Amino acid sequence: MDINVKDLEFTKMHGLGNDYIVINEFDGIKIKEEDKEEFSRKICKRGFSIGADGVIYVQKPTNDKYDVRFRIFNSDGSEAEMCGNGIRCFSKYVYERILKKNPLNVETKGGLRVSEMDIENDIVKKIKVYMGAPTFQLKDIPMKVEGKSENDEFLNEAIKLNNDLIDEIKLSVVNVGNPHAVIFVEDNNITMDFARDNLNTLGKEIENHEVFPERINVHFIEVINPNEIKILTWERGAGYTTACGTGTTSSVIIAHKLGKTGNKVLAHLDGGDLEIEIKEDGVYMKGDAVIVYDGKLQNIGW
Ligand SMILES: N[C@@H](CCC[C@H](N)C(=O)O)C(=O)O
Repeated sequence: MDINVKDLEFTKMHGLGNDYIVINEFDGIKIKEEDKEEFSRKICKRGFSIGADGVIYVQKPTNDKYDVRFRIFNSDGSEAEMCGNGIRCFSKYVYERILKKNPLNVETKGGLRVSEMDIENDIVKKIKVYMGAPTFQLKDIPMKVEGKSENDEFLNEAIKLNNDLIDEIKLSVVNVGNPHAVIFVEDNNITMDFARDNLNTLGKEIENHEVFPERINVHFIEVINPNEIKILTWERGAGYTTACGTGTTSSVIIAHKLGKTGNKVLAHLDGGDLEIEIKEDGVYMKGDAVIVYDGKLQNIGW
């Protein structure tokens, strides 16, 4: 396919090392809808092209409930509903370059998200995002388990695996716009080092497990104390990443629901820290975002 990228302007950003290519389509589409999947796959390939965990598009909202529309494509070309690190990058980009509005009502495939920014001299420092209300029912994940109904939840229960390392794994599932499986290492008699050493095998198998028809993001958690956890992530459509904002939100929601932590938790990820707070009206995530560079493409790299 011939995707015209000559002189296409982009911005490289990251949130805790979870890196994205941001394309401004607020005033007009730059990459045709039918090309977005292939464009993401190619442009995200490290070594061959810019390289990233995904592509984010800034678009006009579809209705006036929102200020701006957020789209996120993983590095394998699949479109996700939401992205926590991505929405912080997006909010900084929008405020500094397109629309001086704070808070910002963002339209995502996973519903409304509200970004409230700490701003100094017109530069966005930290971004606190209202991440919505989580859902746990199997129909919302989606997850299909024999003997369970679509309204049931799946909390710290085992699924069978098919590898040489481990026969089954206990996990919990939640949807915060996108779907997540949360695994506590202490409940599986494994260590974080074991999970890290075998992340390619375990992450890939759980992401693509038959119980998850739309695949799933996978997180291994160690609870340090009721206010702090450590997270290792394998993302749907991207593999290992240094951090996942929706995954961190999900991990704290599940840890809190299972009584392992309080409602305010500092999460340590490979790429840095995120603050999560569970309130009456939903969950909030706070962290920073970085603009690394602006560029102009000459070719897609292939
Ligand atoms: N890195 C993101 C999540 C990106 C989407 C995810 N891989 C999915 O397919 O759901 C985050 O920070 O939340």
